[in-house]
Amino acid sequence: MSVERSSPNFVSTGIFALRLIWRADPRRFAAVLAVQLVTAIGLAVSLLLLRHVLGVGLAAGTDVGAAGRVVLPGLLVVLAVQAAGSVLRSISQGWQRVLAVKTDQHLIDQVLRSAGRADLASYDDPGFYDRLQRAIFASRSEPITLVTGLAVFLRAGLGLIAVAGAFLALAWWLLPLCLLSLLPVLVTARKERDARYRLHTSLAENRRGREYVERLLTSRDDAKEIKALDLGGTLRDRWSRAYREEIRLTIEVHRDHLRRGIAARLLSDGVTAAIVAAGWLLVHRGLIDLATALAVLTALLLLSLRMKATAFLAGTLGDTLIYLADMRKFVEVPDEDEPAAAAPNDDGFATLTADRVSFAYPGAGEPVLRQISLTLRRGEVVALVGSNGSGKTTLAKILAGLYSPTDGQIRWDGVPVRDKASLRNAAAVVFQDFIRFKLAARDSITFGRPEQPPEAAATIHAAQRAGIDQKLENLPAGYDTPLSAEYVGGVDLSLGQWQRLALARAFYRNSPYVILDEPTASLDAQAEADLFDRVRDLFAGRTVLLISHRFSNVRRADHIYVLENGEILEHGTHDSLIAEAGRYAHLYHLQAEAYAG
Ligand SMILES: Nc1ncnc2c1ncn2[C@@H]1O[C@H](COP(=O)(O)OP(=O)(O)OP(=O)(O)O)[C@@H](O)[C@H]1O
Repeated sequence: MSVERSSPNFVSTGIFALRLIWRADPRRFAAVLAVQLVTAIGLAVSLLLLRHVLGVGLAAGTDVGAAGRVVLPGLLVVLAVQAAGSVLRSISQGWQRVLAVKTDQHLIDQVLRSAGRADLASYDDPGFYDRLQRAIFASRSEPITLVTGLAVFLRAGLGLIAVAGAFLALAWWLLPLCLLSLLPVLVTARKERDARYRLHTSLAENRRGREYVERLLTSRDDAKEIKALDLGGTLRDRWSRAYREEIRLTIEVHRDHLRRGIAARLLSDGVTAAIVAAGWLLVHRGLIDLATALAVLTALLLLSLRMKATAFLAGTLGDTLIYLADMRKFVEVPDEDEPAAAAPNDDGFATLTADRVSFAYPGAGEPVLRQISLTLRRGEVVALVGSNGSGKTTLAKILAGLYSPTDGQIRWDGVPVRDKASLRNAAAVVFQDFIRFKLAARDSITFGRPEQPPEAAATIHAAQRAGIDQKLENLPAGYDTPLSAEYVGGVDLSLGQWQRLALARAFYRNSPYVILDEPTASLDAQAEADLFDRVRDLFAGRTVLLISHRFSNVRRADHIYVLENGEILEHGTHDSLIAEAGRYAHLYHLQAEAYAG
């Protein structure tokens, strides 16, 4: 878990935020900015006009006619400017709402893109999940505050400049004095923000854990086991404990800040009071006259009130920016894949080789694969066998371009594969824990080739080869039926039917290289036998890497590699391995005897 010590750079995050809003909707953003500017100019004009009108009014004394000629039109102009300002602000509020929704969409889109671009290895890193969780938090909760906060802050800031401009001619030295009175408040606000940010970052893992329990308690997929085990109460207790911890730490931070905040405010008001007292002393000693002193003090009060309001808004905006900085850290990570260096021909590769490949999961000390060398040839079925945890799936993921080896090389046709993306493009993988899309049945198949428009004939053909076509045709809406009872008209499939659908996706992908990780674990005996009888026909001309614990299927492979503790223990054909009477022969006989017995 990473805990950031202090809040991020506000200038660069601010520029990042402005760019985000701009990209979301440049025209509306420009319009909202223009309204803030125009209303601030309106305020400055009103103040100057008011000062002029009052001056003329006071100078005219009892000459009501002379005063009326200037005062009345002047006041009417001030009122008209104010009314125009209100209308503009109302229009701007509507624009701000749309802008906030568009910024929201743009932000979430950035986070989703980055999550999609991230290397699979990132998903093994707890720090990645913390960053992702904080980025999602920022993108879900901050855009509205950002847009409205920015508009209000701009108006307040420009308004402050307008007021300062109107009064500074009277006493320029008011500005540093106001800033001095504001200093304690600004310093404590910064400290509080840092503390809150530290809390926010330190709580990321706790929140992820809590959200995971929430999902367990509410997801349909987990409901059966949670209910069967009567785990609801236990999980809710865990969830409450995690929440209580978050509340305890939040109270701690805010209690700390409360003391500091009150002290800072008292100090700030004390400085203002000292300025007032100094003014009074100057009047008392006859150094300035009372009228000037009163005018200066009124200006001081107005200015410091506006400054405090602007500082408060800046604080709110600052809070938003620290969360956006999290999101920025997440989305500005460069693409992790190296650029394409070599790609197989259209009809794939002749050989794919792992050359002394080792691999350790991020954060894990011990490598799970050590010095693995193997070769897959076009048209061959190559099998990987080995006990649980020996590294078969990990090796398959490396050969599928999902992980980079920590040591050694993958080569096709002798050329080192530097970009995992081209390896991924060439492979179709059926994982043992395949995904079950709660979408239309058709999507489950056509997602095999997402870069091309779906083809109905190829979809049916793939379903036929996987032996799921009849089932899909008979669904209420055929291939368009949603595959989940959570949707109206939706239907659930059996595990074996889901596995056939995963196979159909691999057939549809039509890639030169296929990885089947326990592809028949959920198939019935007949379907399993059919698949292995036909595997060479079904994947004719392609390279198949098969992982299986069923030796009756494995024995038909052209070459078999036996993995043990991340190393290749032995390899050869079924006959040569049986003749070797090693580990493979032992496991094969064990299974064969169990059946025979
Ligand atoms: N994401 C991960 N992060 C850290 N370690 C992992 C990860 N995935 C797997 N491992 C570890 O790597 C080792 C090899 O796992 P792998 O899934 O490759 O084994 P396998 O041979 O496919 O096992 P099985 O036959 O049970 O499917 C195991 O010890 C496992 O604990």
